[in-house]
Amino acid sequence: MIKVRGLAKTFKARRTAVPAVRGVDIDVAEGEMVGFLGPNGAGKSTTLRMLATLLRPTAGEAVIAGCDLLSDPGGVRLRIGYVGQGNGAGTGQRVREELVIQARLYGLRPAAALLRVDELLARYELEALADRLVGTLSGGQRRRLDIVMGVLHRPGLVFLDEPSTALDPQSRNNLWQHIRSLRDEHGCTIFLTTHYLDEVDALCERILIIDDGRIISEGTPDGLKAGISGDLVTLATIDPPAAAAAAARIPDVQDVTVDGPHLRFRVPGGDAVVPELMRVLESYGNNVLSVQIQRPTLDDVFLTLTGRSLREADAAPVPS
Ligand SMILES: Nc1ncnc2c1ncn2[C@@H]1O[C@H](COP(=O)(O)OP(=O)(O)OP(=O)(O)O)[C@@H](O)[C@H]1O
Repeated sequence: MIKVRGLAKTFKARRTAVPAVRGVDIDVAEGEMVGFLGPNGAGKSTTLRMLATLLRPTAGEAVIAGCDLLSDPGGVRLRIGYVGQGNGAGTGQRVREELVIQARLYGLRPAAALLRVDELLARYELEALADRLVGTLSGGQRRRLDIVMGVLHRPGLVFLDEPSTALDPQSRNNLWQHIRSLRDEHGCTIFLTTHYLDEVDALCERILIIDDGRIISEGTPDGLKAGISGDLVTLATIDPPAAAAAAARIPDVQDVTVDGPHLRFRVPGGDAVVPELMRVLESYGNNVLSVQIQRPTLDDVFLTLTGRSLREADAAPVPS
């Protein structure tokens, strides 16, 4: 559904070149739900806008939904839906009116446009708001309306740029259900950008991680997590240095540290290792006071790949 080779974009800003995307290769099969994860300024939106024909690449080639991005952008536009970060609908219009105008722009006849709009208003829980001014909708309602705008013409591929930014937890969960149903019930291929780790964990079966304009890793969330150095185990004991010495003798244990009453280490399959370690420690009176086993997160994956946390990267100034 998406095949991209060497796609790049360099902006010119005040006579300096800003290499926002430095040559990315992307393959997405029909029906996949793929997340494009990276910190602020990594190049996610720029890539998405190129794939959605909104920005001309500086270099590279792509076939999107069967059409060549450079020679047939019109064909691409007919086959994709794009839900950007800004709100697509005009604030002064009423919800149903705005959708009907959009459906007519996609070439639907008046009766078919009304039918399609009413079907989508019902599906996205916007029926009761059909006659409200767009500007009076809440953030979550606006995002649902944006999605409806993006799928009116039944695209097979939908691009979503940071879909749940600025939504409260309940609205995010509701939005995620709607995004899942786009794929599960309507067979859409979904490609979404995000810098929220929980969003990729909740929605995506495959992730591409981008940093500084380059894709630095890709795989399933579980595969990427399994590729790093195991679970983080934190034990509180009455003699942490002695516990550290015992832990260090276990095969595959890494990164053993002592911090006050706490001993920390990483080991694959922490669930299996910890009971045995506890038996050894307690056999010589080094009682274990508490145990915590944390599975690796996608942030640990990013930290392992780049030496920084995604959260730190987001807090850092955006390169320009
Ligand atoms: N029109 C532009 N002119 C100059 N530089 C730009 C322009 N648009 C984006 N950039 C720069 O390109 C880089 C990538 O930006 P982009 O918006 O693609 O990142 P992003 O990963 O989507 O970030 P965010 O998560 O904040 O949306 C950044 O350094 C940004 O400042």
